Amino acid sequence: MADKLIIFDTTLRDGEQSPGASMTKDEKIRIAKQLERLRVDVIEAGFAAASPGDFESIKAIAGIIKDSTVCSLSRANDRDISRAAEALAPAERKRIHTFIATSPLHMEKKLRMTPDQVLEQAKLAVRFARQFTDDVEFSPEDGSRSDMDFLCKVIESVINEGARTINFADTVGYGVPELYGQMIKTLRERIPNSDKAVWSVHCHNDLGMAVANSLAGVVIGGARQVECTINGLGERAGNTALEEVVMAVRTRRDHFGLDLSIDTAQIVPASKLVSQITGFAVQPNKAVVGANAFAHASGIHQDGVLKARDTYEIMRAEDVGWTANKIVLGKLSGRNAFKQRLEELGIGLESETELNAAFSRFKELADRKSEIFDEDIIAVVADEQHSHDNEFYRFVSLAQRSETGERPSAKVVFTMDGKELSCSGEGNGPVDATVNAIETEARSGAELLLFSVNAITTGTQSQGEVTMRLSKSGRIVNGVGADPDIVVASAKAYLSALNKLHSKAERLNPQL
Ligand SMILES: CC(=O)SCCNC(=O)CCNC(=O)[C@H](O)C(C)(C)COP(=O)(O)OP(=O)(O)OC[C@H]1O[C@@H](n2cnc3c(N)ncnc32)[C@H](O)[C@@H]1OP(=O)(O)O
Ligand SMILES: CC(C)C(=O)C(=O)O
Repeated sequence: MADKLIIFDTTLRDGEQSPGASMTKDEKIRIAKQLERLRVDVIEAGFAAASPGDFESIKAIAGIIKDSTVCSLSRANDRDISRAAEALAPAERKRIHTFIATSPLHMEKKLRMTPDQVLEQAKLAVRFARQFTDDVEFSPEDGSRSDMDFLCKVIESVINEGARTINFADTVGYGVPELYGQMIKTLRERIPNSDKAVWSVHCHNDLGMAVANSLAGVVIGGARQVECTINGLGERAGNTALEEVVMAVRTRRDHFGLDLSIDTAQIVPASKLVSQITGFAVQPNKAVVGANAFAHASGIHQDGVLKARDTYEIMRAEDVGWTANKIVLGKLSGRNAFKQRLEELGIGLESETELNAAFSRFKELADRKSEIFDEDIIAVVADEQHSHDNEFYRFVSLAQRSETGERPSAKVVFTMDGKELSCSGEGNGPVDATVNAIETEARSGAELLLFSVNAITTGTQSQGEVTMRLSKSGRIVNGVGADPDIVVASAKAYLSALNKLHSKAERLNPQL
């Protein structure tokens, strides 16, 4: 029987470390449920000691997820580890992941600790974590820039203390495939108890080599766990993309010879959900999940694909969750067809009430747009869920006027803490006027860092999906809104970002 490759997803932890990708508890739960449908082995749900909000998200996920192990990251100290253990208490399968930096640079400049102190703290942390679970993972942070003799000492010691997974971190994306893979191989050969732990890779994409490094860690180094994120989301340039590793291992089983428990048909729904929630659009030419990943534009390729699909396709679009529109949804469709499409897209709604609300919004949209695509449905459901998640600000209506030579103006009606407000503003363009109008009442003082508009499908009928990234007092949030009218989508996105700032401030300071 082939070895198994463990897929450890850290979208909810390292993915959330992307500036602007912070997620609410409800959003994290939705993603965790999709990761469970995808059948990832381990879900790193967050960093319990980071904030009361992160703690609550992990606790909720630990209570809901049954088929995947739920994990929390923690520094190598008792306080963080106790918080992780407390948050993970409801989980059927839990893992505590503790880490400490081992590179000379990090030890001296950041931790201000001697190597002996780091070694001692790593041992104590693993020993302490083992009181709460047998499943303890240890990461030497910045491992790829660490001294090999020192790494051998630390890793041998933490395995003796009971660490069952050793995650060799390329924290700053400094590794190159052959060298990174060789480092793991050498460590495994030199450390006498190395076979008592599963070896894992955790790579960052600063030089665009996260996937290549991870796979080299597997093939050359013998690692059997890959840490990765949906769409490669993550700190700075991101992490290893889950979909790329999974499809490489599946498609080239002849080379890797490894089994995976992943249900690949759930990859595209997961990608779309994460993109929709975080507001990080997927580039069209992205492997596996990009809109063009299975599109053929040139005659010779189209001819080849029509004659034999595998002339230009090394995997089947359906196998990764791209759906061919068999039932075309539109204004004449009924609830059953809508519900079935939701199921095909892996969207689970909690109740009949939620389904009915989403269906009404779908019908409203279908009246304005003749054909409804999967992306429209995802946006409709997300919009519905956002409006229930955080209702401090809620969009009601908008009227705007713009004419060549005139300064655009907008009148926006929205609710703030349940009270309906009507406000007007002017601006350089209709979106600027809309934001200025909202700010006359909201007075958030937030700074707009990013405004982006994506057509959800093709054609001028398409819904526009707007992302607004706001910053206030060091906090950065993304708001997303969708509507066939991009000015309305912008108003919704702006209010959704204000909601996130509001709920984040409330989480950090509940008396607000
Ligand atoms: C490579 C990675 O991805 S690591 C994970 C990154 N994720 C995060 O940082 C999660 C979000 N972080 C947070 O919310 C906060 O930084 C907290 C709650 C973790 C800590 O907050 P604070 O106590 O205010 O400390 P602050 O962030 O300012 O500094 C980090 C401290 O932890 C220490 N530290 C850093 N890593 C570790 C570690 N692995 N083990 C023990 N201590 C550590 C630093 O040396 C520093 O200590 P100092 O205060 O004595 O100088
Ligand atoms: C905590 C560790 C695994 C990490 O995220 C990193 O080193 O990048």
